[in-house]
Amino acid sequence: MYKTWLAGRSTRRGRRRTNAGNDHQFLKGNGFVLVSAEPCLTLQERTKILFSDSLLLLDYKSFTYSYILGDPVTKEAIIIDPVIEMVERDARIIKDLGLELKYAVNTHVHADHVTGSGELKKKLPKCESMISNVSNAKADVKLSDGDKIDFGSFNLEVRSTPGHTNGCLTFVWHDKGMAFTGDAILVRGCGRTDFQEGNSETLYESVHKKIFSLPSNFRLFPAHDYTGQTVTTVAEEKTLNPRLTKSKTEFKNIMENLNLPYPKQIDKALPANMVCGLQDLQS
Ligand SMILES: N[C@@H](CCC(=O)N[C@@H](CSS)C(=O)NCC(=O)O)C(=O)O
Repeated sequence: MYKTWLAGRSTRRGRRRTNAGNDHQFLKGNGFVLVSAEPCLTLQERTKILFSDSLLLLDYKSFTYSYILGDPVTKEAIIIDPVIEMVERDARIIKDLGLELKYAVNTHVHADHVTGSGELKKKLPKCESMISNVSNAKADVKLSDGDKIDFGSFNLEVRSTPGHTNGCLTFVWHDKGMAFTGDAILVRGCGRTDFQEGNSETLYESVHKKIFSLPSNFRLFPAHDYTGQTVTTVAEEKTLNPRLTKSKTEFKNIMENLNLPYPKQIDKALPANMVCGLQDLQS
């Protein structure tokens, strides 16, 4: 069990205002730590966390969560959904932990930030980028439903979970009872369906068939959260998700009326992510 303190002033409700100016709930335990608390973590603590399950990293700008997963014996590691602005930090953490990055894996073509895959490949040349074959994006490895992503003695099962985009993938780590859901399901929410190839009925089917069919104690780790939450479970979302517990018709209606503004970085992010952030690596 680890205590994590977000840098900055505490407030009366157990929340702290971080130096980045964002208000996060502060989090204790379960091996997961927001690396917005990075200065508060020793390398030894980070190593224990990583090798007991995985290391969660936050991008302050787009509120994207990236995850490093590693094998303590072989030191092979992967990162899920890296963000370009955070590549210096991520590469340093990987190096400090003595890891060899095998894959930079993208859950989908993100619209709100540019992936860090290309920049990580420059810094760590053994690393290969991954994305769904359905996305039509460029990457070293194209993933399909049922594929396995191997690192050390572990592997993730690739599940196709379209709806937010056609190429959305969820990665299931059966050994640890964890799934990385990208934007298919968020904590008490889900990815929007009003642009790219968004389709609310498809998303509803994906979540119910491919995520809610996992054992109820499986922990779910989303690509984003805008309220400081980090993790949920299949059981929690099956009973408490305000959108996905409804009928498909009600869900469609909810999704049609979210009225969210477009992500600020969409015009830059979409073309860059269609080449997996590899634009500067093309010869
Ligand atoms: N304000 C943010 C974008 C917020 C947003 O639209 N998030 C997406 C996932 S990233 S495309 C989403 O699906 N949100 C669902 C929700 O219910 O919030 C920005 O400008 O980047």
